[in-house]
Amino acid sequence: MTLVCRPTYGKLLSSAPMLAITSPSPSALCPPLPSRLRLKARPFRFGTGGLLALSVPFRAFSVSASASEFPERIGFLGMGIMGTPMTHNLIKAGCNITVWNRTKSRCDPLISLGAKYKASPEEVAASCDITFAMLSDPESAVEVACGTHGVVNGLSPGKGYVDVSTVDGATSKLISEHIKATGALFLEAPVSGSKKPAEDGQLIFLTAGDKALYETVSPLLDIMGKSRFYLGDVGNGAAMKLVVNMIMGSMMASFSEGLLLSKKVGLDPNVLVEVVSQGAISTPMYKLKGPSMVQSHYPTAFPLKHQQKDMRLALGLAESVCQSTPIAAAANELYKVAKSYGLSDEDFSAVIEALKAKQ
Ligand SMILES: NC(=O)C1=CN([C@@H]2O[C@H](COP(=O)(O)OP(=O)(O)OC[C@H]3O[C@@H](n4cnc5c(N)ncnc54)[C@H](OP(=O)(O)O)[C@@H]3O)[C@@H](O)[C@H]2O)C=CC1
Ligand SMILES: O=CC(=O)O
Repeated sequence: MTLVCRPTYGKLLSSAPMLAITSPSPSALCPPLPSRLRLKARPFRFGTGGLLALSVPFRAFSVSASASEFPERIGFLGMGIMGTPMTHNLIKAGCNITVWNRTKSRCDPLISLGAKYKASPEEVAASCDITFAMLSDPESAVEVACGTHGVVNGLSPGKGYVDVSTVDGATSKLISEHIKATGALFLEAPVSGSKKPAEDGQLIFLTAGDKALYETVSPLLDIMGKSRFYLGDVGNGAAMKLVVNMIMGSMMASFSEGLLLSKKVGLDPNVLVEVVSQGAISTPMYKLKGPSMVQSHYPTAFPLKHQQKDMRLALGLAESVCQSTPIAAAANELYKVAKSYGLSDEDFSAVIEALKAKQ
């Protein structure tokens, strides 16, 4: 596994080499930098030049660069909760962006910021060097890539397609085969991190596929994210993302049980949130979502329907290798119940409502 980071020497960094860090625990090697130290828009590089294999605790870093150093024309498909801020950050960094969304009106804020618009994924892919897609689920990812007026119709050798949606490995491989048949390159690159990290350019990219495309788009990933992992063959990025989200979905279900139990035995759940946040099981997720969950508010950052999709896909992954996942299976049932209560478009923390209904 390789995590590519750049040493943090401040502005002198403009000529610093990229460092390929190999580590069993790369995120531990790369603690978050204060945002004031993160400069965006780093130089565009093709190929592997400047890559060194080092095991040192440096983290991702970016330096100012002129927009001409990025791939010339970048397409972005899917202007949802995630796609919109990711595209916004690329525009802010000076990239030449063309957008498309099934519901055209969701492109309007980006167009007003300078993005061009095309009427289909095919036209975006035909007019751009690199096209990103951030779509709901396996079905929409396949439709946009391979359907009528889909991306494959606009691709040709020399172009690249980067799918940052969360899908299963089989879907990703299917899309990859269709993309590669055009002579273009393919990278799967699902992200860990939600609406706020997307807005702040703090996503974690879990990439796999064509290494040359990974290197080409790395400066763009560094605009949108704080770190990136290259995991090898197509399917590995999808699998990593599903395992991470399986853990997250189970944690949220368990946290929900704790909040409700604390209240039922006469404790203040707000105090529970505080106690948890000070101890070994502290996570930013509990601290961020706990107070609004106590008030039964679920402002959507990560839609519950997407979390349930990820649980379902993760359980399929586990089944494919005969791995027992009873906790995730139980949590998935709660997300299904919450969906049946009409909570699909609420934040996934609304899973707590499924447990309330049981009481
Ligand atoms: N929100 C989050 O915190 C995170 C989400 N993800 C993953 O990122 C992906 C996108 O998530 P998010 O932005 O939250 O989702 P949204 O529901 O906000 O956006 C989904 C996007 O997919 C488009 N879409 C859906 N179905 C189709 C279709 N059949 N054809 C064409 N376009 C379609 C939507 O278009 P339209 O506007 O027309 O509906 C929209 O642009 C998902 O895979 C999710 O699991 C990953 C990390 C974090
Ligand atoms: O997929 C969701 C996330 O927060 O990551």
